[in-house]
Amino acid sequence: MSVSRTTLASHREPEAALVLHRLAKAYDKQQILRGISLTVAQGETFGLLGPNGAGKTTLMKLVAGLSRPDGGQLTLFGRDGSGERQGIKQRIALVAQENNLEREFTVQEALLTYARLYGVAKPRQRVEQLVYKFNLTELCSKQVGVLSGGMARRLLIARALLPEPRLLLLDEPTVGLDPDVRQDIWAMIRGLAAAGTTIFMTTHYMEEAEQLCQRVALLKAGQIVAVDTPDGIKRLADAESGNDKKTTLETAFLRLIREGQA
Ligand SMILES: Nc1ncnc2c1ncn2[C@@H]1O[C@H](COP(=O)(O)OP(=O)(O)OP(=O)(O)O)[C@@H](O)[C@H]1O
Repeated sequence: MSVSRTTLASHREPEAALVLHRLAKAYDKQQILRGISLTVAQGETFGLLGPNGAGKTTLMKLVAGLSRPDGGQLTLFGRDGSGERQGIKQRIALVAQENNLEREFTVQEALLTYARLYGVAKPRQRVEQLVYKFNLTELCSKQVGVLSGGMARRLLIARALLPEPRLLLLDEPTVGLDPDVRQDIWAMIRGLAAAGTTIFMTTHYMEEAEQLCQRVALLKAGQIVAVDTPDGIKRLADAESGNDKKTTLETAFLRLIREGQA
């Protein structure tokens, strides 16, 4: 039986948002990432977990295009993401750990300035949309320099969303924030995921990973030791330790990370 081109095309899997194949990176001859391979589907919220120094931020920077890999392939929405990134730059945005907002601007001015810098088509309209969507109205006239950590973090996320990225990279989005603000940021992230944005995030908070991520990868010394759903990671840790009790993601993380250590 012959199958038409149209039929084949309509059954094609949607291309992944992110594909990493044996990605490697060294700093000063020290190998930081040792062949990372993973795929993040479009619309997925994917968490990268690992101890301090495992290479999470290094990987985020490679995906964001702030640094180049030494080896392997990085594919973003079906295109090469390790070079000039023609046609895909606007689709990727990073919210880094550092707050690099201009302190003397008001929130409104900061958002408008970046909207123009990013070449957003209708900057005022886009800023208004984001202010409304993320409840930033009361912050608009405040100076960036006086914002609390939580307010600044919400602004950083809103700024990253100005060009309507399809892939949002969040490096420890709620580090150092109180539980109330953390809930606000989680609501922002859930809203974005519900609207179809792919999210690739790092976190040290296991609860955050369980609450937000469909799948997580455990990174240890620059290598992935497990990729699964949070429940799958727990089952894996139980199976490997011969433990049949339901474990927490935190215990599973510790077991898998400590494995092979003296
Ligand atoms: N620009 C750089 N030059 C040299 N070494 C670097 C650079 N950036 C990171 N490193 C090193 O790479 C290793 C991994 O750092 P990275 O920040 O990626 O880890 P991480 O998993 O994000 O850690 P944390 O959880 O503490 O944020 C560390 O040993 C760090 O010192």
